[in-house]
Amino acid sequence: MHGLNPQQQAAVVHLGSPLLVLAGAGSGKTRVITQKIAWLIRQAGHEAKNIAAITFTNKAAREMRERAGQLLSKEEAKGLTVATFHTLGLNILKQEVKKLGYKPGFSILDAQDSDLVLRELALKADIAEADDIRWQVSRWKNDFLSPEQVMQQATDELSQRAAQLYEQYQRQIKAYNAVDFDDLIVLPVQLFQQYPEVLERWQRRLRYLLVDEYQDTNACQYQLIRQLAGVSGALTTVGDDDQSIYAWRGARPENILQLQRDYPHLKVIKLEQNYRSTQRILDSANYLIGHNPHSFEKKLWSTLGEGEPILIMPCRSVEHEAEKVVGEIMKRHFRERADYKDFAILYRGNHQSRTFETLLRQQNIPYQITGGTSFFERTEVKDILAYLRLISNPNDDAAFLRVINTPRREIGTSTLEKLGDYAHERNNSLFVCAQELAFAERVSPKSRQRLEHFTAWLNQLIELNQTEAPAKVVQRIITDIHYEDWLLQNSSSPNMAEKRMDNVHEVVDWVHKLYEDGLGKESLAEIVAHMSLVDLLERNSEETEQNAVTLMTLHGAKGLEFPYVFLIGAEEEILPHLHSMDEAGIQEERRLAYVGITRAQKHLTISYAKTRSRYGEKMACDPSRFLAELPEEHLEWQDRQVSTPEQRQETARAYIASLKDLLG
Ligand SMILES: Nc1ncnc2c1ncn2[C@@H]1O[C@H](COP(=O)(O)OP(=O)(O)OP(=O)(O)O)[C@@H](O)[C@H]1O
Ligand SMILES: [Mg+2]
Repeated sequence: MHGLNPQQQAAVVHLGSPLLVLAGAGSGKTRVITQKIAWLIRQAGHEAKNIAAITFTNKAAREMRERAGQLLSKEEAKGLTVATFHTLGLNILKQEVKKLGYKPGFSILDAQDSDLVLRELALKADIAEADDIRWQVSRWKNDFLSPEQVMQQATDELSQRAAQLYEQYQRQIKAYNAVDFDDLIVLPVQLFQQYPEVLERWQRRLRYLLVDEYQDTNACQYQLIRQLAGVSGALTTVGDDDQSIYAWRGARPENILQLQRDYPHLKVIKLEQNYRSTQRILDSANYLIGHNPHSFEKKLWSTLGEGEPILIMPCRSVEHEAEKVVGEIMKRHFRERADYKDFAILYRGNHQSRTFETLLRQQNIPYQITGGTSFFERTEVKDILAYLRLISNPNDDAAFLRVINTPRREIGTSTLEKLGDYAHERNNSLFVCAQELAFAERVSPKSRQRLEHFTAWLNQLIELNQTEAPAKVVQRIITDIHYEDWLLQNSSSPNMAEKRMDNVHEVVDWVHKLYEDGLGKESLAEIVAHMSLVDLLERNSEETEQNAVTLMTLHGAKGLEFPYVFLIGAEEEILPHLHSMDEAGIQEERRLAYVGITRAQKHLTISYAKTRSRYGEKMACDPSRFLAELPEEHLEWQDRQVSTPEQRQETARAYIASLKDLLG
């Protein structure tokens, strides 16, 4: 229990009614969760296998597992569940899959795959707005609305058609024996509604539930929590309504109030000491968030001292911004002997990282990018994974469509359209239908031959998969399809092709490693499910920590902390984002800025560019309105006045000279 203040201790030992710890950033909420896990096992007589702690990202889950691991012996921690909502959902689904009418080895569709399926359906229904509809479908699922409910509510024609599409989409992917990302939570909730005995079994298994970042749960996740916690409510949730930043994905901060309604005997504990940041950083964050309306007042104080003022850096352009930020990092690295891992560069959107990456690379500063479009978004990785998915689940139509002409097999679109129609009529998968005689009669002999060739080869691989280790199967695929040649023909340079082949090798290595780790002893399907899931939840978080500067989005930074934080791109239309300019949007963007600021422990720099290229044109930008919402007395503005070109040149010269000085 040491290392906890009295309120934290009270939160750890509270049992008997559900608990909500509501407190601002850096007040030790996550620490309460990890300590409570240990306390439940050591003092309250719970077994690790009956405890589940739930968070939102793999990175957070891993960190929590580590922190709990430090407090417990291996033996004590055995069987403990520390997972994301999606992993928990996946585990439930895997065990109960038959009850839901799926076959074992179901596929998980990622956003692109879902897109593909929806687009096909939209095309057939002559609906142009497929893009918006995918978002809409996802929102409905997160709000736990079934197609039927949506249909009833639909008033205008467009929403009726969207609702129809939702219904067809759901039927279609089920026919493919696939689930999408949202289903990982929707389906367990449905299952528990339908089968109280199954729910009881899970309630007996997970007897105590702890939820971090509670403010970001959506309606469906809340249902799942309620179901598992049951009437007794053996539940600890911790959260901060000021850090709710996922409204756009259906998060409902009002779940905080809902908890109070659903559990009238809910105990609420507030934490008031901040252990993370200096007073100036804390005051600035509080001052900013004070511009939002508040349901819960929270006052935070810190004993870490006043600290340095917040540095505001106006920059001429994004390139200039990158130069200045990287210069600052070097300065602190050399002067204050700060490790590279002590620095984080945070931004609103993934695209903002590129200029900074380029410069960091030029300066030989190690960095790591977390989240965003990484490894798994790369075509070559998706191609290989699609083959693996198809082999482990031949009914996975999205995978079938992805690989059928990669590499070219001259199976034309008209053949594929016919196949699609036929499969639709039969309500069966493309792979199965492609092998049916009745279908073969509908296409030309040439197409028939090519299709036969393809399916026969796939069948061989499916057979091979029964006897050989997964990595062997992958290797065989790569050789059989001459993938290296294909990459050479389809890359901008041989160098590029080589890099892409490296990625392919990495997939092979990874499959091998997962198999060795015991995950795939049963089947390739499990490995593939694991890979797709990690893919969806940022694969980078699985990589080992390096001593490197972290580049990540503000969304990805939630829950983390760094001694030195650079919040870049503090401009109107970036932060707040162009698409969030209404009142609710601005409030969410303000919370996002609050999350960014409160990641900083020792020092915070906020920068913005005065010009920026957009759609190929240079445009002037205004500093973010949030800058004006920070307390002036804690800010230190760099070159605030507009300077003449000569002055700027002089500043640049002096700056470069001082850098050279520093580097000897
Ligand atoms: N009682 C304590 N004594 C000393 N350090 C503490 C104490 N409680 C928390 N800390 C430290 O303060 C920092 C912030 O804690 P933690 O990450 O748990 O806060 P949080 O409330 O979860 O923040 P966020 O809202 O950003 O998720 C961590 O470095 C943690 O180890
Ligand atoms: Mg936390």
